Amino acid sequence: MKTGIDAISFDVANIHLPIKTLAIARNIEPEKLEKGLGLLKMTFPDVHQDAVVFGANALTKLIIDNKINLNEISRIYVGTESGIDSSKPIASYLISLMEQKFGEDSLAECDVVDFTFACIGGVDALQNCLDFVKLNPTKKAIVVTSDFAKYDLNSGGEYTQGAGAVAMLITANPKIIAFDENWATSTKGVFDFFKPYRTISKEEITQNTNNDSWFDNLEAEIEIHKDQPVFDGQYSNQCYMDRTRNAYFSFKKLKNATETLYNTWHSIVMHLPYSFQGRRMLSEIYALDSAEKIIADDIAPADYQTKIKEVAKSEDYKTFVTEKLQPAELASSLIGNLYTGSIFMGLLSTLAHFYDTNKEVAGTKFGFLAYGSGSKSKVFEGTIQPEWKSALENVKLFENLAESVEIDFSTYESLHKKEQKQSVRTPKNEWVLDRIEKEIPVLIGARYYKWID
Ligand SMILES: CC(=O)CC(=O)SCCNC(=O)CCNC(=O)[C@H](O)C(C)(C)COP(=O)(O)OP(=O)(O)OC[C@H]1O[C@@H](n2cnc3c(N)ncnc32)[C@H](O)[C@@H]1OP(=O)(O)O
Repeated sequence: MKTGIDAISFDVANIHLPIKTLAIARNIEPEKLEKGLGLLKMTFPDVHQDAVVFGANALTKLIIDNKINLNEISRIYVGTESGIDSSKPIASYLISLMEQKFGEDSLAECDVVDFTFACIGGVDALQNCLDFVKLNPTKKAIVVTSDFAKYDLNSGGEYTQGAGAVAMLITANPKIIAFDENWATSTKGVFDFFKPYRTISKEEITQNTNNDSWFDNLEAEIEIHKDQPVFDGQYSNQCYMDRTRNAYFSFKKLKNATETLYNTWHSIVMHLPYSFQGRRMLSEIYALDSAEKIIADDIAPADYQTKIKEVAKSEDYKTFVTEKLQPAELASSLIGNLYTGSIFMGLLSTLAHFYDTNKEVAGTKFGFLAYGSGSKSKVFEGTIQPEWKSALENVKLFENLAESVEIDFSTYESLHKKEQKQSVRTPKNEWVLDRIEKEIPVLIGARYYKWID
């Protein structure tokens, strides 16, 4: 029996800063970001948007566009690293919003939970839901990935920011893609990118407020969580390369493949923290697994790096990138990092590109290389199903992205610093963050959302 993705939908922050505007403001050569990293636009959440809003909007679209009866859904598993509470998962917010819209108790028997392992949490949720459907073929599950990739102003991650969600219906005999049995994993506990709790004093908090009496009852020191990560960019690239390489070759072994594995894949979908990450990281695997044995096993470490660089610049590799990786990069260039949603947005970008250019890919295999900092990689593959085109009819990825509203640099900075009070765009047919109630002794209290017609 086949199991996989039957339907897919997305929601992104539909306001963006052109990457050139950011480059000029930060005194970075625009060509570095546009041609070196493949960035064109950076989406950023509006005043009324957060990870719950993106997840709820993607889920609502999935339900409406595919006429899903919520009583049939046994699980809604969320991949996220933008949790807004250490106890109450984003999945719990999603249930209450869906019941508000689609009927009280419509999800009363549904199992919900968040999966957190940096950017790979959504893939973990997917793998878990696939196993569940394999055991219970008549049952259906939904995976939602939702994140806000926010970095400090002026940091090396600033130009890779992005925000949004992807939701997927997981069933037996799926319309879009059926995943194969083999999954390979590579794990190592490292500190390449993480979001630790920080201790701050009451004094520090009150200095930054207008002596709000709400803060009177705070303890002298509290632990706070900041959206922006602590990270070491080049080390995180090395961890990404090491994990994906190890998982790729474990996968090859699992399959007893003797030929070059990537040649069996029509398209390759990788975790993309920015558009060109995949092409920059895959050259090593490309070289190591090539039929011509470009790199011999006994090559000296210094020569090894030189050889990889040569391979990355070769015409063969450029053609390989254009054919197999570029379709997944297209949406990333226009959105930025979606953390858990990035790999699924890469799948959607690839399929939407083939849909828009009228290419038939049913029956072809797609290879997936997932990565989450901290660190873990999973490599797996799936076969595109005959009905993929009809399942994509309502998604209209690139038409939607073209409608994104451009913002200027000062609006971006005031949104980043949470100083902006008015939404840039007037919400319509979507969920919005209505208010946050401050409740002592909780620093940021309960969040309430509402649907805007
Ligand atoms: C966070 C996650 O989602 C999980 C992960 O995947 S971890 C792995 C990725 N890490 C991150 O995303 C962490 C946050 N980001 C960062 O730290 C940084 O943005 C980064 C490490 C991703 C990039 O760092 P950087 O110092 O800005 O860029 P750098 O690595 O030097 O690369 C710039 C590229 O532009 C090219 N370039 C520079 N100037 C250029 C120009 N004028 N014209 C064309 N290309 C140019 C460079 O040659 C280089 O490309 P190649 O190496 O392929 O030749």
